[in-house]
Amino acid sequence: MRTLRVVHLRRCREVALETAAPVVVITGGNGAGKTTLLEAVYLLARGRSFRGRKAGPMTTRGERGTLVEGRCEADAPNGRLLRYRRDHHGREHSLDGLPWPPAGDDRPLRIKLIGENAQSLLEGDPTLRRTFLDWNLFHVEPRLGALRRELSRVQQQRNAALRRGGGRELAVWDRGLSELGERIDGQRQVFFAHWRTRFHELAATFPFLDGADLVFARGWPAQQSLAEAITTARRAELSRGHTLIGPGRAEFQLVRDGARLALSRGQAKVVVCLLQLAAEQVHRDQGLAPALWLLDDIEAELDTHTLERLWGLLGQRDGQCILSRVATSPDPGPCTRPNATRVFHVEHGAVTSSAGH
Ligand SMILES: Nc1ncnc2c1ncn2[C@@H]1O[C@H](COP(=O)(O)OP(=O)(O)OP(=O)(O)O)[C@@H](O)[C@H]1O
Repeated sequence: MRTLRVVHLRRCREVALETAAPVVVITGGNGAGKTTLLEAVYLLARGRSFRGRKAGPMTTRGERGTLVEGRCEADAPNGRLLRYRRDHHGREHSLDGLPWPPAGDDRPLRIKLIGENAQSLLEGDPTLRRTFLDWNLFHVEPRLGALRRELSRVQQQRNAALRRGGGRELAVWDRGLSELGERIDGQRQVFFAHWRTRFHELAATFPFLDGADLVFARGWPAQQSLAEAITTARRAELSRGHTLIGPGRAEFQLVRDGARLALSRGQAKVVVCLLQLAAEQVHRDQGLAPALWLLDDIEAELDTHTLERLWGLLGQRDGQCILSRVATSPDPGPCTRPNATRVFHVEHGAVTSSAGH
């Protein structure tokens, strides 16, 4: 991100930042507006916030709308202009004046967020892990999107047929599920093998991950084809009235000696960073540009050595990192890169100082 302008987003009434540096650190006390600035970048990249409903309305209380603009790094000489606007008329999200997301692979801004609840990826519902896997796969295999939409349609029809008790109609949807499932699984397996290799290379830096393995569960038994698994599951699916197996059940887990690894919050945060880094390396191996990383209070929950090791990996990447840091002075802390760091200090939603380091 080269520049960022934020108007009426939460506490930030009007903020303009020159952010063209490999590492950008946003410092400030609690509630100063640090996460809000990361949220602004996220809005530009994804067109939605990463904060749930509990964060309340995003537009500054008493104002009519929110505007975020940013020029991002790209091959074009002046970068490219991203814009997000939201008011009572609706939402507008554009790239160089054209609707976002752009068609095809023309995505100049891909981001990776490590937020306050990164651990939930490992501990939460399998859907989170499946979505994470597919989102990362999608960047190198855009056809996955159409397959997933088709899968969702087939599963809906199949569930309806199961509730009606089966019959000839069910056989049609069984075939559909089996064909689609094998295709989606094939794409996932290729991505996963590559991703797992990268993950293990990175995990070697952290002794707590000795002997840990990243495993993929495809959603039906490894030794069966999906068609066979569908036959085996027939009775259970008819009695439950919905699909119990298939690519819609896939996920991944981190295990040791066959059991899911129990991790502390700090360890889980490290693992999530490594999973994201490994995914980015797969993308880089396939010729994609580096992502922009948003690290919200990365120091929280990590001891000095662990943070040093992690930053040793994150800080070496080619792409940009924007970090937030709880500090009452513009002290950039340990996550910097010499002569390549900009620090912005925020108080009450406004930038009070900026400096290069
Ligand atoms: N719609 C809104 N209008 C005005 N202020 C808002 C709105 N939504 C949230 N806020 C305020 O914005 C602040 C939240 O800012 P933010 O989460 O960016 O802080 P932070 O600097 O990341 O803090 P912490 O270090 O505690 O996480 C809070 O003080 C909150 O009350």
